[in-house]
Amino acid sequence: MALAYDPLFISSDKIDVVAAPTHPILLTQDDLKRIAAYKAVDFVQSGMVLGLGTGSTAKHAVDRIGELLRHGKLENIVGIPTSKKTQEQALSLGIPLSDLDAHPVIDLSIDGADEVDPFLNLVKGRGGSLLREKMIEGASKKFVVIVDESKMVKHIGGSKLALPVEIVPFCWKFTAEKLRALLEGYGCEANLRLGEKGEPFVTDNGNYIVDMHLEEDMGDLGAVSDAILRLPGVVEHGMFLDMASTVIIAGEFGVKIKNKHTTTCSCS
Ligand SMILES: O=C[C@H](O)[C@H](O)[C@H](O)COP(=O)(O)O
Repeated sequence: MALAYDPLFISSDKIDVVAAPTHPILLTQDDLKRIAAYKAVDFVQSGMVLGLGTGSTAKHAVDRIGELLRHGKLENIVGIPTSKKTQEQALSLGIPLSDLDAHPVIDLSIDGADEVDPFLNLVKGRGGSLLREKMIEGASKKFVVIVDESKMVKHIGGSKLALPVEIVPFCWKFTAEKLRALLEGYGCEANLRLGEKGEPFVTDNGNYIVDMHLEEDMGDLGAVSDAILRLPGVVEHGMFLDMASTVIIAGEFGVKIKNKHTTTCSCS
């Protein structure tokens, strides 16, 4: 739970920004996600091609974009959904949709994350959508990440939750073992993600996910990323390195906006 606050924001590319709590109203984690999402939608302008993220936080952003379109406050938006689920949501809201083939350059993507480190590196994919997200967000001029404060970590893997890796189903045990052995030095366990009935979880792309649980800081993330991607059978991993332009963090302190290449924090 957190306190509510006035949504006053000072925009700056140079410094991080905080809106301080003013009203003693308790907010849930979902309220915080919605606040971060609505703030991100402030970056949206009519005529933009938008990457539409996936997950419980991004859902609020997609809802908000639909609402602004319905009220005529946004026009000529084209959405590029990062999952089948987001595609369904956007269609239900009447958001016009397209894809990367037709729009290889995206103006702005908005999406949640599972972890954010101090350098704005991310873990994504605990909802299973990491491949399409990385393709779409990697093609974006601006990528705004929206999180509640629980997602902030000192280092990637620091939440002790999973670092997801999407792999082909063919001989998945072989690939999972290669992954585990590769990251063994960081106290790694590699588990096939299962669905509700105990069957392998299948991504929108027909692949499986191996969830890597790490005990220790991996240090050189670029080197680890390259090593994972070199393994035959691996399709993509959930580390989004140096991709986020801006991270909007909603928490008990209010809303903080961290921009790429700035590491200082001015809190009030
Ligand atoms: O595959 C899922 C996505 O990467 C989500 O953006 C991420 O898992 C965060 O989801 P949520 O906003 O539900 O915590």
